[in-house]
Amino acid sequence: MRALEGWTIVFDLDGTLVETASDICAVLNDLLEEEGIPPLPYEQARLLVGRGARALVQRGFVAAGATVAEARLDELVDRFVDLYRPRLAEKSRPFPGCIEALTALREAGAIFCVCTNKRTELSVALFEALGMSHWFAAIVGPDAVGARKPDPNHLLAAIAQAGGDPARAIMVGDGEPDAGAARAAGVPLVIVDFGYTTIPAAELGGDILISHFSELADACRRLATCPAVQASL
Ligand SMILES: O=C(O)COP(=O)(O)O
Ligand SMILES: [Mg+2]
Repeated sequence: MRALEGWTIVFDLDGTLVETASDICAVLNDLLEEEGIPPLPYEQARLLVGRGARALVQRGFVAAGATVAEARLDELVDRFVDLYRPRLAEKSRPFPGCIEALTALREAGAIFCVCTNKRTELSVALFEALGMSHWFAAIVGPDAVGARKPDPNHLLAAIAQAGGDPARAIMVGDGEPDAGAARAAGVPLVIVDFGYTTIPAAELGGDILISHFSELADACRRLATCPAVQASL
């Protein structure tokens, strides 16, 4: 039997599979400009990605020294999404080694799904534009399931939609929401250190920390065969 037969690898999107921050931050800065607010430096803005558009807009305005009246937040989020939709794949690309890692993991028998705090519609459109849709058995944003990472129900719903088994699943993510969801769902966790997080990646509590996709297949094989995981099967 292949090493990862029956296993589901659940990927976060922004900052894990795809380097999306350049497009997201450019759109955030365009929105700030429309509101007469000076732009945020890229290195600061990229750390705000990972909790969805609403949190991004809210945190973006605060980081830029502006306040958003609660009454205008919905309108600003809608405007952000309208600006982002046509540009979501302008500069965004899979991280180095991503496709090679997916190929190796699939050869080892794994199936894949995406559990992202990005809206489902935008996530599907992004993977379509990048020619990556065919890799995933399910692409699940919070709007599709009524739960948002770190809520474990978001992760569990993504695994279910892919036809997977939570006892044979591994989460791969870059941020606190991913770590929280994996921990609460009892799913082993690989953290990538090249994504978007205010807490250092090494402190997110992953079982394995990787710095490049070339390390992922081996990390998943180790987690799938580690005694703690086997004992719970
Ligand atoms: O903040 C977002 O848009 C989503 O981020 P995620 O793919 O890292 O969950
Ligand atoms: Mg992320």
